[in-house]
Amino acid sequence: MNSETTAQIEGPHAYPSAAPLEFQNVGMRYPGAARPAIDDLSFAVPAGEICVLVGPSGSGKTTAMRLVNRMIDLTSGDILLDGVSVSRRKPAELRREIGYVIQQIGLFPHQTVAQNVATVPKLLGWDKERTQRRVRELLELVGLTTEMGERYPAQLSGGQRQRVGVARALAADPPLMLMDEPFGAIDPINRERLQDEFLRLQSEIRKTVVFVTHDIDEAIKMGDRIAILREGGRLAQYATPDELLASPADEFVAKFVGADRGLKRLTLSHLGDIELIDGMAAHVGDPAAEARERAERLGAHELVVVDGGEQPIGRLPVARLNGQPVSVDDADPLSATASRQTSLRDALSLVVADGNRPLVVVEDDGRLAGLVSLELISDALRPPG
Ligand SMILES: Nc1ncnc2c1ncn2[C@@H]1O[C@H](COP(=O)(O)OP(=O)(O)OP(=O)(O)O)[C@@H](O)[C@H]1O
Repeated sequence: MNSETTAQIEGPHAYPSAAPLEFQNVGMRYPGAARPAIDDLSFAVPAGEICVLVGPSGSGKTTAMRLVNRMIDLTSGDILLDGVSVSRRKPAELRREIGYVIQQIGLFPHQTVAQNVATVPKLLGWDKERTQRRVRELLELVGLTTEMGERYPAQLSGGQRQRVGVARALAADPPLMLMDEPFGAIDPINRERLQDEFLRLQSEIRKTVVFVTHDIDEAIKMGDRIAILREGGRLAQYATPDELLASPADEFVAKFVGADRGLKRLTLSHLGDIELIDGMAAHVGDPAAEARERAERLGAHELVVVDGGEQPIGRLPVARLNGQPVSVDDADPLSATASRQTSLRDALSLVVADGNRPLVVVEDDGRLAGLVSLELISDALRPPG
């Protein structure tokens, strides 16, 4: 985008709504420190993706993030935002162009929520009408009412304050958002809600996001890609959550992602991602011989009884098919059903809770979609490739 190679500091940069970010052999050593906080760190984040930096305490996550908006300057290597080195940008200008959300959000206590959200537009000299329009739009985007805009930060809950922080960071439509443990101080239930809301928001705004956390579960949930850092700010692995869980690069990563990495992988996939067992429906009134023959052909011990609208109403063990047409009276009631949105992990729990019997999956309109068995779920756990 910018092919100049002069060492001069550039003026404001006209970014697209999301820009790619690249760390190129980045090194950083704090003055007087015996060893670097960041050591030869390279990775690239495509525009519009969430990259999570995760790792143990002191592995350099916050340092890496602060190098991007030049709150700290790097010692070697380079960081490119939209192909342009951040070293060539004026720090103050760069910071206005990058959204920044931190744990203790740092809202101005004597300004209203609306005034807080308007901080960057004001710095950029937007007129009053444009600013007010943007503030209204952003409050709505993060799920806050216009009325809340008139309150002061102390009059909001922790979760609401965090939403204001996200709105403020988004105000000038930045091509990149830096989020440092943004939900770290929030209780687990509200934290999950904020994570879900942010993912929904991200599906609309598609910003490039660098997200720091020390919580591997949060990393797996939020990241399109995850950079695992180890002591000394070295990159242990850079991969998608599924790759990381399926094929950890070494012992350190395997330990960091946890012994339950197989189960964690199951939360990433949904029943809609796998091929279900088909052809198991028996309609009320079907001749017993026909139903028995179908079950034998499929190697099934039971069929799913469906009504005229193809909706499952019970499960019928083949042993009970003794001459009479298929009837719901002979069937066991359905203890649970799943949908295509059910995670493989939840499906596994349901299968196990039902004595390892295949689980009935229904479409959104209630029709039978198919069955999922323990074998199908464990097949999905095989490493890719
Ligand atoms: N201002 C500083 N001066 C000197 N050393 C620092 C400074 N800030 C951080 N460090 C050191 O740099 C290393 C990386 O710190 P950093 O805060 O980036 O790690 P982190 O992974 O974000 O840790 P945490 O999860 O605990 O927040 C650590 O060894 C830390 O002690």
